Amino acid sequence: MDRFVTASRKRKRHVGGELDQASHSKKSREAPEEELEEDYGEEEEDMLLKEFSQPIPWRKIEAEGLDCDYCLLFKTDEANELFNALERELEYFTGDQAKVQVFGKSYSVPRKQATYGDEGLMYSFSGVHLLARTWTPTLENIRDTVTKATGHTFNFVLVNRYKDGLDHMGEHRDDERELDPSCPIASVSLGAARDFVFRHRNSRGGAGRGGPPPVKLELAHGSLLLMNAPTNTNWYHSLPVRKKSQMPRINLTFRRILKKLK
Ligand SMILES: O=C(O)CCC(=O)C(=O)O
Ligand SMILES: [Fe+2]
Repeated sequence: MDRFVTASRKRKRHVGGELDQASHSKKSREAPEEELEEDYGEEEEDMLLKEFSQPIPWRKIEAEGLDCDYCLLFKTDEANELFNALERELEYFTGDQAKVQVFGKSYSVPRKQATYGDEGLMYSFSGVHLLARTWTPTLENIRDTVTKATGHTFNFVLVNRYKDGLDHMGEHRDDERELDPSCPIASVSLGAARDFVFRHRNSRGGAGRGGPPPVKLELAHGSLLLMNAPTNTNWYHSLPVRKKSQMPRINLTFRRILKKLK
């Protein structure tokens, strides 16, 4: 379990209820008052009531071996500001670091990428090893908002910038060994809304092999998608080309990387 200062720990308990409530929609969205009276001092209670007066409406997305939670984390104005701030702050990889290796051949990535996080953290996939740059103020702000909404802490973010609907991401799973399996991947989307497609590992290949049907969703401006275990074991995901989409999009996948592999 994550370590929190007091207020965050209390909030985590409540938000856990919210997430849970998304899948059992008959439960009340409000925190039961007796619980607040029992557990919190007056000042904290006021703070919590204020904070939770507009609980985030989470949507549960479930299929066989797929478990995700989706919500609109930022209002449009806030999301616009965050997008513009990231456009000013972020530096993307160029040259060899903007390429991946597949079966010994080098390919340019059809989007721009950057990695930020705690000092010294490195993330490796498709033959590239990306060292995290120091968090920027806007990334820290978004990371902390995601932590407050989910109760999970993150030490790394992979940024993908899609200049338009031609930029895309191929089907993959985020199942690298260095990812902490107890921590979901938290995906924040800003800018153009884009389709996001999950495909079960038994439904890939020409004939589809009769696994469960794909799960498609649109990731909206200001949205948060939590990919919980075991989603990334059973399902691949992709961001397909959408030729009609002309606006840019930035996606941030917050992750927890294990510092030492066992
Ligand atoms: O841009 C997206 O929504 C997909 C990002 C993703 O799958 C990843 O960073 O691993
Ligand atoms: Fe991914």
